[in-house]
Amino acid sequence: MATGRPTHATSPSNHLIPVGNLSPDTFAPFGQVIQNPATHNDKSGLAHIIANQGTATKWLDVTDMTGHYERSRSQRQARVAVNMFVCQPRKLEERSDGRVIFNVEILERHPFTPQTFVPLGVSKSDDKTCYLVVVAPTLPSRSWDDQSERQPPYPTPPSPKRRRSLKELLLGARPNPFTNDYAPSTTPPPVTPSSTLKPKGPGPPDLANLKAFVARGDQAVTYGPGTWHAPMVVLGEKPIEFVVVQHANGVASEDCQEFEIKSDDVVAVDGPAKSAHHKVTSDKASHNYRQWGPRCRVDSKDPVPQISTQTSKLATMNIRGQVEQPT
Ligand SMILES: NC(=O)N[C@@H](O)C(=O)O
Repeated sequence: MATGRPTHATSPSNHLIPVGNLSPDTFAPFGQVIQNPATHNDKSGLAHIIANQGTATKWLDVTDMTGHYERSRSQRQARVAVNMFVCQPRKLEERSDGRVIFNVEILERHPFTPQTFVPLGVSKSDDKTCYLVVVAPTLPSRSWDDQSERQPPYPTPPSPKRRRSLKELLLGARPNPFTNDYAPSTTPPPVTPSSTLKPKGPGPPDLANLKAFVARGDQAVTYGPGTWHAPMVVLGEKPIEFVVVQHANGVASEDCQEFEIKSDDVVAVDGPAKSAHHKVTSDKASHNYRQWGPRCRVDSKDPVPQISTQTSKLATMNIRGQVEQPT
């Protein structure tokens, strides 16, 4: 459902941006990567404890799912929504120069909520099935070309914190109302109660600084609240099932906003040229190439895969909600 007339943002001129492997560090400006720190040489410093009678390692607070709907215009309360997306492999376009590209036609964002995609049943060793995470920084709000257009709803600054009364503080110390006991959970309370992923600003996506990351099946990804991202792009031959966790309040324009790239613009994720890739890869890799040039890991021996963003005209923003209003 369209909730506003198209708004315009200036597009970049032609340029190329490398595609990288998804890692907590490289993805930090856009959100978080969830992966087993023990098997990913992960230096994120996550705390862990031993749980389940000594049979489990429990990594704590692996992602920040704080919602920000209290700052929405409607003030309608959000709930946690857990959906499943079964994503088919995307069609790639083979260009006359031998490059295989993925056309990014649309970006979207969820202004008040993080959104986590957890792939099911794809093993770390499956290098033929992976997904591409495409994200863009947010430009300052003044970058909308026409300020007279109604801008999309966006988080307002939080109201100043009220001091809690002594009674409220004491009530907070009561036993758990569900179990009525004082037994500590195995999960200590978070050290910082405030969220680590802050909502991005209200501006349009910065198409000149799009980033793309190849993610493996043993990695889940959390887009930070308000982060511009392409709808999920599965690469390979098989679909991937994702469990997707977010908040939603049923107000279409507050749950999801889209930025359409007009059809006469090209914003593409670009694999390496076929000939270059064949020079350096084994049979196994060239088989994978038929599905996607960069394979599921980009290593230093690979020709650098690129995102090519070429735009001839202004891109158009359509604010479109995707979540139906509750009846
Ligand atoms: N990311 C993605 O594939 N889709 C969504 O964000 C969605 O909510 O539709």
